[in-house]
Amino acid sequence: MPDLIVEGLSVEFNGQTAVDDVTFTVNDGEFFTLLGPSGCGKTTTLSTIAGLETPTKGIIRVGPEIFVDAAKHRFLTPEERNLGMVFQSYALWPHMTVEDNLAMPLKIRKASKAEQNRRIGDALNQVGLLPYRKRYPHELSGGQQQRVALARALVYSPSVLLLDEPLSNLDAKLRDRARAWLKELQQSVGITTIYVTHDQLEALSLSDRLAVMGEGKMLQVGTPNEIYDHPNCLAVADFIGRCSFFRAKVLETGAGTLVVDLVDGEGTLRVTSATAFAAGTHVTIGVRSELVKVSQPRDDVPAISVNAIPADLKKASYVGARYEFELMAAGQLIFAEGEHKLDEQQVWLIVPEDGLFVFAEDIPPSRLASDVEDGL
Ligand SMILES: Nc1ncnc2c1ncn2[C@@H]1O[C@H](COP(=O)(O)OP(=O)(O)OP(=O)(O)O)[C@@H](O)[C@H]1O
Repeated sequence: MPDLIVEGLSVEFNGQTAVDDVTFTVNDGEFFTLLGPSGCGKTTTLSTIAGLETPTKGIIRVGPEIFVDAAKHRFLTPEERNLGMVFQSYALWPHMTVEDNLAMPLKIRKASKAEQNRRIGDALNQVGLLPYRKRYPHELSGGQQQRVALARALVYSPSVLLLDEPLSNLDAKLRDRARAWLKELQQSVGITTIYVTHDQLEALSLSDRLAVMGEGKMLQVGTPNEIYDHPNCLAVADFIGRCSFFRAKVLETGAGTLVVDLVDGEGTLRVTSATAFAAGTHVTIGVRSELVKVSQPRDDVPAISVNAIPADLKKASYVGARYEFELMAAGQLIFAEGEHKLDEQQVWLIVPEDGLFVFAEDIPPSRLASDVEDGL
């Protein structure tokens, strides 16, 4: 199948922009995820690809076949697009058996009885539910119902599979298994898939590539590694993983290294940076929680040394095999992890030189510690 291309897509509801000039390409056979916080426009983008919403601007095409071209008022109906869809609620027909649920889209497409039987058998085989074809949805577990919904989306061999949070109704354990199973199924069928989720773990573990959206805009597109290790802006670093931020001012700039002074507290950091910033520039330093080491008590490190920041422990949570800590340092709420409980309130945070993020943007007001601390 050719690539699916979305160019300059904008969607409005009652004059309010829900999707703002979004462009991306999904390659043949790829598992591509739209990820972002609630309300950022993921479902609207997916529904517009499906033909359930009409964009105000932009083009969606699969190779030369134009699904929609807003400027030319060209619009294929959902049926004409031959896409498979599974939404959050599986929406199986409760009064129909599994095989009758699967037969519906085939009847709509006027497949012969023999063709229906063959395709239903193949699709149920793919999802491992062949022996369940005569059951009704209420005679199946949540996970099995979700598989039937997928089989129903695959039964007419769509060119692209669109999945909107299909695992969100499953409990945590089942969800883990369903995730592994879904990835295997997608790979064995080799179908181009666009997946919508706000669950970063799901996005990182399932996707070949993902797009992070924020406030209707596309913030970054890349492989899970690229997005996690090289976020292109503070919002992406903040949304993926547990990241903390410090406001800082550049003191010295050298070949690939910056020395910065923390603006809202004590501390000097030496930071590897591919981008050179002039001395005096205000920057934001981002650090992933797994890179922050907590040393206790504070006199473990004799005096303020480079990359050591004095911090106060606010909260420790045991999450099985490790602790997650929330601390206040340099006026910010900082996340850290460790294998051992902390006995001291006053500790040092030690951050590495490599692996920190340097952003030219300032920390958004919603993330400033004064607001966050109120909620502690
Ligand atoms: N039919 C509609 N009418 C009016 N506004 C809508 C409609 N559908 C979505 N919106 C608005 O468009 C914006 C984007 O919504 P959308 O459902 O695409 O977000 P999302 O990223 O999928 O969120 P979630 O993860 O909560 O499902 C939101 O502000 C939402 O309130």
